Amino acid sequence: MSLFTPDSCTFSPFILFTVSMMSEINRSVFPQIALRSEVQEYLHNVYTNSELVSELGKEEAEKVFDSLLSCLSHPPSLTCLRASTHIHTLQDIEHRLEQHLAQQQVSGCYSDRISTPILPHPQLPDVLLLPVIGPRDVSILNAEVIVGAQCGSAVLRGAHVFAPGVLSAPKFMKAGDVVSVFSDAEGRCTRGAKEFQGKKVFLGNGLCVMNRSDIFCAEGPVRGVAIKMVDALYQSPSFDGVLPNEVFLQNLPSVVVGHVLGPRPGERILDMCAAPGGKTTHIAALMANQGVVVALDKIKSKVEKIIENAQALRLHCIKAHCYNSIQAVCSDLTHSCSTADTPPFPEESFDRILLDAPCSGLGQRPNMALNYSLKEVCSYQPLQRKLFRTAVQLLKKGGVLVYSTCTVTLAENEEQVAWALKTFPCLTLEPQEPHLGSQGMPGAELSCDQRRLLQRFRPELSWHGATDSHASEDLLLKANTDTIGFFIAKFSKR
Ligand SMILES: C[S@@+](CC[C@H](N)C(=O)[O-])C[C@H]1O[C@@H](n2cnc3c(N)ncnc32)[C@H](O)[C@@H]1O
Repeated sequence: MSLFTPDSCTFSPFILFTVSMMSEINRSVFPQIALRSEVQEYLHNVYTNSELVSELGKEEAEKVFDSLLSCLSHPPSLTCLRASTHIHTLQDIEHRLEQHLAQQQVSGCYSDRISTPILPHPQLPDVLLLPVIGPRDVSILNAEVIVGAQCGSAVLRGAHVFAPGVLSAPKFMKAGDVVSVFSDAEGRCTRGAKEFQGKKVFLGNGLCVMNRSDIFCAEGPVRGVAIKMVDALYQSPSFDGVLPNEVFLQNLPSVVVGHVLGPRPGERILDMCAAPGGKTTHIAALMANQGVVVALDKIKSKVEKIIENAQALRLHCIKAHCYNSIQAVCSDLTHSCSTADTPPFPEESFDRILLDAPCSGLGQRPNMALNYSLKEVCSYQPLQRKLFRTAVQLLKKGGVLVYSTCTVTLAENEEQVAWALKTFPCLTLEPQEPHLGSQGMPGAELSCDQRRLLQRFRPELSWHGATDSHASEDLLLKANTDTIGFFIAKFSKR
């Protein structure tokens, strides 16, 4: 159907969608995620491990693995926004967001008349969900722009194309042109190319706001939007700079982490791997800004992002530092270590600790290609264990430790839990509230009871191909399942 026609950019305040959807339903729009063969084989072994196969059967286990590879390249069908309910009511934020999106519709010149409904999450009091509309039937144009995989993933979640993400653009491309945007599926396109013959995936059509010469200028990388998406294959509002004091774009399982940690006003909390501060700011909001949240990250530029986010959300109880969390325990007993909010800290000095660990990130969606070697994927387990040891030392007796990752391996998830329970007899696995995901996966010799206490978000279990219904009721049923892959474990310390 529709090429972009500027005349058709009228806002229509419907709740029902008037966009035409692709006629075929339940199909994979994109190829499965491209992984190095060694990584794919490793993951295959995880998903067909003997414990799991004896529960599911070989055929079913293979099907689930196939679904995993397919769903990872597709975007979740809902965008999740965490609302600043420490400042405003959810209804107020919902109302302002509605107005903002209406305004975006008027100025955004979308070719179809769509009004995005805003759906409060049925179980989480600070979450608003917005459907990602797609796959839509969009015609491919002659002029092609190729973007990098990371930029492509952002486009599939509603972003416009920023100049640093552009790899290839036609020789005479100028502002005002309408172009088809593709993602470089295998990381083969060179920056500055005028055309590209490699494997690419269509993302939709966009209106250039920069000339080719602006994007690839000699003075170095340019910033800002280069192409405004006007007819995206998966359409979702752009949240760049939208109500920065009131909403925070965050994957649903990440919001669940904050609630599972259960912070209370007045407590002293440590977020060990905090940047860019999504969970830190949630924790501070749940504490009503009372108490202290110490946020550490080892990368300075990322710590600045935590501070920026804390300021935008008016959360003054966050103290952010650039620090290697592995060394955050004050080991020198002769040297008085500060009990204040700067690292290193005395042992047993925090009520609750979040270890949202650096991980292989294999649960992120959409992700068309991941070029990690097996060595890189396997490098995270030892690092996470070092961080975990520090966490146990810094946690008060009676305190709570939450461990989370956005990956799907056993090594970084259930195996870490099994290791932690053996290594630290003072730890007990605790039930999680809310528990919206599945239980832990078999394969790490945890008992059924232990696995039930874990929370794994497993989009592959309910993946039936691209979304076939955009009715609000159907979408809400998917809210807790059509997410990124994610893992949460909660411990208490005796
Ligand atoms: C999964 S991300 C954290 C996301 C964050 N919790 C949020 O919700 O916004 C992991 C972070 O750990 C940081 N990191 C890795 N190793 C670290 C270390 N030894 N000490 C502190 N931070 C570390 C990385 O820089 C990265 O920002």
